[in-house]
Amino acid sequence: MTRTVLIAGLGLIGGSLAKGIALAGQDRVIGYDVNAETLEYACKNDLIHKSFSNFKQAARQSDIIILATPISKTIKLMQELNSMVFKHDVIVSDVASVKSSIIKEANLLSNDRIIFIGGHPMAGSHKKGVTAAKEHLFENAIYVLTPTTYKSKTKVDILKETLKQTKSHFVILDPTEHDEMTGVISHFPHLIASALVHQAKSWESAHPYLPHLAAGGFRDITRIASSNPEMWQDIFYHNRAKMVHLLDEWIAEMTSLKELVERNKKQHMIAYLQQAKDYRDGLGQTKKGAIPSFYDLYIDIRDKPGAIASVVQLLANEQISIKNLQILEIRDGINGALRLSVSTLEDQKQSYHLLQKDGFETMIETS
Ligand SMILES: NC(=O)c1ccc[n+]([C@@H]2O[C@H](COP(=O)([O-])OP(=O)(O)OC[C@H]3O[C@@H](n4cnc5c(N)ncnc54)[C@H](O)[C@@H]3O)[C@@H](O)[C@H]2O)c1
Ligand SMILES: O=C(O)C(=O)C[C@]1(C(=O)O)C=C[C@@H](O)C=C1
Repeated sequence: MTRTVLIAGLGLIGGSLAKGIALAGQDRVIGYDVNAETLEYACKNDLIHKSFSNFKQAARQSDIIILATPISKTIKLMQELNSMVFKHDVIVSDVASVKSSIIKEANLLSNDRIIFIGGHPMAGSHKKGVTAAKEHLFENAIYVLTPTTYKSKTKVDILKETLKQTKSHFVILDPTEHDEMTGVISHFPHLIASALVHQAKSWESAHPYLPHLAAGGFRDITRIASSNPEMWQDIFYHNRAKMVHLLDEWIAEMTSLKELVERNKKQHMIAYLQQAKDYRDGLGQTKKGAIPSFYDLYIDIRDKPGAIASVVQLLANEQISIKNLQILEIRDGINGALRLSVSTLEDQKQSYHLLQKDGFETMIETS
């Protein structure tokens, strides 16, 4: 059945949802944004079938409304919807990274026509805005839904029918449980990444050469410090109780680590690092949590034109789909490593043999 889906807020997340759903072709996608350039871009690039600069006018035409704005703005849009008169029931969802404050607001909605189902696609990036939107952003990602009332629980399948066009996988969670888990696995790491960058920056006056030594490790762990500051401030604010608790835990953890280092407790330290390695290595293997299960290959490549293209082409010839590709370190004339992720163990093995046969030094990570 074709439904009209309104995406309000056509940035990284809203734009990616719109693009994924519009390209799949089952539904009619309309878009609303406060930014006129964003609306124009979304129309020109076929993210939406029609644009609206008036929220209520767009909402009146919709069967499903997805609010993909910053959290505080999402709450305001929910209040606007509450004051509207709808001729039929409308499913309203959101994409906010924190669920409790959204569901608290949903529980205050008095409009009988609105069926609110909280949503949060567990994929994103440090980029923002409609130009960063990608139709495959949610492919294989976990999409959390938080229906909390009897009525919303009965309508989840309708929402899923539309959202499954993004190729994500659904999980139903309680909002508080969601906020605790995302606090640990998503929000808190952002805070630490920014703190690490601040620490490095503060050492730069003593060692002006320091940034040149920022190689793979520092770049890997701090990528997310390049994210959208306004969005993250909003997330920390809405999940502040959990963040404060996690900060207390972290301070205690750092204090005990300090003791391990100061007293050179060698076996304790090895055990601490081993346990962390085992848990981290296991995340990808067991499809646990929000980290999708990918199978990685590391390929040594020369810094010369076409080196990466020939690796990609080799796999494309055998119809092996690359899920992720990252250049780990390339400096002038020096070997660099390419990290490729494929989605099955079979693809990993086949890629390994193809690349080795073609003369590429390749390594598979085993835990
Ligand atoms: N970025 C991520 O990695 C990520 C991942 C999952 C969920 N989220 C959640 O998605 C939401 C949007 O994040 P994003 O990364 O897409 O941000 P973004 O900055 O890329 O996009 C936000 C969009 O909302 C528009 N907007 C702002 N106020 C508006 C209003 N009042 N009415 C209509 N449009 C408005 C902006 O013009 C912009 O196009 C946030 O609630 C965030 O918590 C983000
Ligand atoms: O990949 C990133 O850059 C992200 O930060 C994405 C990420 C995450 O922490 O994993 C960030 C916020 C979300 O609400 C969901 C996903």
